[in-house]
Amino acid sequence: MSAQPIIWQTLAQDEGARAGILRTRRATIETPVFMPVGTLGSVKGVRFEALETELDARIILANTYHLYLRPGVELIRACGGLHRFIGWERAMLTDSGGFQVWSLSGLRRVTEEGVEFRSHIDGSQCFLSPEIAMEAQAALGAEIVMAFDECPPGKSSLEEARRSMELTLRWAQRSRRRFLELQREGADAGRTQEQDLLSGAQAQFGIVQGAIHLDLRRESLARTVEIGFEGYALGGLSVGEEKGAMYEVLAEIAPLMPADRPRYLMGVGTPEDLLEAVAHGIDMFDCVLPTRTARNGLAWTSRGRLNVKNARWARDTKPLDEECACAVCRRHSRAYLRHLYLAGEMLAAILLTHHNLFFFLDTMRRVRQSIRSGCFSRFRQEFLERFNAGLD
Ligand SMILES: CNc1nc2cc3c(=O)[nH]c(N)nc3c(CCc3ccccc3)c2[nH]1
Repeated sequence: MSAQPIIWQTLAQDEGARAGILRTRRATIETPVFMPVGTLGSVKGVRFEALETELDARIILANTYHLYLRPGVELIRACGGLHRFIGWERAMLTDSGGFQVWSLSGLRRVTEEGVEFRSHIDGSQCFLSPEIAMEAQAALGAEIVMAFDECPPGKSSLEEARRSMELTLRWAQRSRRRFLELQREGADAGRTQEQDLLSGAQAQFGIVQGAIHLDLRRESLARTVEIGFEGYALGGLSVGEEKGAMYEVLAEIAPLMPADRPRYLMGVGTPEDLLEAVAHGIDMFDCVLPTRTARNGLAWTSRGRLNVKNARWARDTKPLDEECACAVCRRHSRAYLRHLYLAGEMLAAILLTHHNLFFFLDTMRRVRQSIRSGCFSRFRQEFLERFNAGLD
């Protein structure tokens, strides 16, 4: 492979949990890692300086589907690729677009070739295939790219889930073939060492499907590993299935994923879900909860969820979270944040987003520390006791 591959190493194992390091060309990523979602090339409401300095985020996610529709991947390539276009100098991962077509655009037709759909922006006719999704991700230039898959509904029947899984495996084969071709083209293009350093994916992750059917999940994992990827993701979860069913898939499948490669659980989740998944050996997470719920007035704290709209906080001069070291908790009170939110001030969303990202990222920092010191299960128990105890 022309671009040097990501280097994954495990630092410590603590029962089912593991702490590792993922070295990409732009960042050293300590795992387990929470990856803020930057769908349109921005993590809504927070500036990259804060993400880098105070929040110390090492990798953020972007969405091929959205950027493909607007502003278009050719424009981004012409501006030097996604990192340069948005001004983010650390690592990035892009999703392949299959999921977003399913969850965002109305009219769509799935064929063997790919997915026809109408843009949710202007209704124009669009088409994505494994090959186009790989070419689009190559133009964006993220270090880690995802295979083009189909995500079936969380409650799919065995037949639906099998049909979808078989299609995803054929698309995974085509995604891998196109990815390797693009790698060779990149190498053959005689990119200078410097260009090679700044562009080209370092890793492509395969995505395991099979809905909540464990036999399908095991078969999907085996056949995805057979194709061979630099990392593996658990897809098809956090899409309406029962929580217990997701936990069952995690317990059964996560430990079977290749131990020498990163394991990414897509779209998860609440702090409880993150800790459950870490316990089964998951390394990477993405979730819109900290950013999306902030815009709706929700703060995530060591004592659970706190919605600033609640009249209970009207005169409460305590910070959102008395145990939080973030800039928002050092300066502002619950009363002030409630006032901002009710007044419709944009600063409400900005401050709540900053605090929530700090909470998710700092919790993962403490998770890593506890795994490396061999006390993850005690940390997890204490965290959940306090988190579920609720607010005084
Ligand atoms: C919220 N729950 C959720 N479940 C998901 C399942 C899948 C899945 O089965 N296949 C793919 N390709 N993506 C999924 C995603 C999107 C994750 C994402 C969002 C933003 C940027 C980069 C990545 C999911 N998200």
